[in-house]
Amino acid sequence: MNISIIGTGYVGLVTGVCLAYKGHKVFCVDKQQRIIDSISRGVSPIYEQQLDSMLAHVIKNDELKATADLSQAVMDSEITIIAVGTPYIGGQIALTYIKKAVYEVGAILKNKKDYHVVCIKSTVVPTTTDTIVLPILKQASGKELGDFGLVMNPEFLKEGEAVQDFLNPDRIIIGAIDEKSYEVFKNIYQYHFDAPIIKVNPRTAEMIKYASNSLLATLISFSNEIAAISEEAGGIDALKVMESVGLDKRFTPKVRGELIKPDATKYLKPGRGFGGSCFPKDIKSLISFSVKIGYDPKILKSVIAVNELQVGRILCTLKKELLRIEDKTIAILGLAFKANTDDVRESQSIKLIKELMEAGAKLKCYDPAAVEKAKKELLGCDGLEFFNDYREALAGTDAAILMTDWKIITDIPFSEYVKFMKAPAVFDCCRALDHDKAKLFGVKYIGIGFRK
Ligand SMILES: NC(=O)c1ccc[n+]([C@@H]2O[C@H](COP(=O)([O-])OP(=O)(O)OC[C@H]3O[C@@H](n4cnc5c(N)ncnc54)[C@H](O)[C@@H]3O)[C@@H](O)[C@H]2O)c1
Ligand SMILES: O=c1ccn([C@@H]2O[C@H](COP(=O)(O)OP(=O)(O)O[C@H]3O[C@H](CO)[C@@H](O)[C@H](O)[C@H]3O)[C@@H](O)[C@H]2O)c(=O)[nH]1
Repeated sequence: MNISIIGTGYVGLVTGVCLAYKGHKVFCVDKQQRIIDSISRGVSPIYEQQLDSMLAHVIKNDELKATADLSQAVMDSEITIIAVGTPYIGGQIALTYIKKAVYEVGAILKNKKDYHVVCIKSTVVPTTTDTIVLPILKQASGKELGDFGLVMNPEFLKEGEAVQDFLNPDRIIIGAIDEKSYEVFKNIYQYHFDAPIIKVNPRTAEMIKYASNSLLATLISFSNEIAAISEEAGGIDALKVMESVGLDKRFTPKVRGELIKPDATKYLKPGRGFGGSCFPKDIKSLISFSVKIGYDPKILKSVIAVNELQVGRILCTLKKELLRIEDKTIAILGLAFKANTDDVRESQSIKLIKELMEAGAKLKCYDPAAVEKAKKELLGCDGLEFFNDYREALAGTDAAILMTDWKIITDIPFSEYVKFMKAPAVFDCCRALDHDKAKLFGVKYIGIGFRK
């Protein structure tokens, strides 16, 4: 099939490249010329594992084309997938980009004779597709449902693992407004993807996306609350607590006695709290939507409240352990909001850096991929140094804070902390290190949810 995609960011580009890889002809449209130029050269504008080589392949074979010409892309395709941003602004989800993109597509459909399916892939609050998108499409095209189709098809990929997540989905949700567009979408997925296809209405599809992100964020805040109680009590290792909770077969199913996921702490691990471009804004958007329609979502509000305490709690522990923080030089290991990405949007590490700067500490920051984006985010902050080698960041410091669990960071041998730091003390905010081993090397270990 010929597919056009509007918005070629994390979701749009990964969707486009993967669908092109599966044999579709894809037109990627973005309003940013630098993105179009980069894709046209076969170079991914975002840092994502496997994406560069796959993009180069589909560009070389003419299976994917990047363009600013929306009109041509819609005319030459049978389906348009909208994957523009839906930020949280002024206390609610901002649908500005969605509305604009939908209007533009509708206006083009006015002059198109053939049936065309429009798909909302962006995360939008329930009722958006049927009460906002559909009327705009009708008005802009002068047509009725049936002349065009409409589908809400949420995306569940994780940054850093986006390609694998897209190619191996856990489920495919098709929230079609009409039967014909459901069939079109089912055909895109059923032959190429080995996952259950769930047929629902658009509002249910929209809610499935929010419920999924909300549950994952709830597990994280729940684990961090257990960690906070454990720290206050002392003598409890909250990581062991949550690992043991996670081993319950109701969370971690076993096949023939083997754990499917040996890591029983996915989303149950105490840590620095969640960040990124999705959890914070999606949970807040659902809260505001819920309040607007008359329900006060107490659990979701607490999920955000607990998360917002995390950076303050880390700072508080640091102050207790290091005493005069303003005299200290601290290495920050990891700037991205999670491993395997250069994305620093809503990164807990960036938030902690701002607090530490405020407290007067001198900081030496390291990340294997996110230094450039972090520099932009922290523009104007004095007393900050950035390094592309963790050894240089560790050199001469009084403490190291592990904020992002990149493998290159969690693999740093304790001997290197001893060798490079002035006083080897590690604050493990990802609970990725072995505290017994740290002791053997003479490294002082402080961890979230771990106080002797
Ligand atoms: N990032 C993720 O991991 C992820 C995963 C699942 C769902 N989502 C959802 O998908 C949506 C997109 O997220 P993202 O992270 O890919 O956003 P992004 O900011 O990386 O990309 C959005 C792109 O849309 C372009 N754009 C905006 N309006 C346009 C228009 N009218 N015409 C052409 N291009 C336009 C922007 O230039 C930008 O490149 C959001 O709703 C998000 O919540 C994101
Ligand atoms: O055990 C965990 C797992 C994650 N996190 C944090 O939670 C945030 C989100 O992490 P993750 O879910 O791995 O990455 P995202 O790319 O933000 O993906 C989430 O948000 C996407 C956008 O909606 C969804 O598509 C994905 O399914 C959903 O996992 C990050 O700050 C992580 O550090 C933890 O603190 N503990």
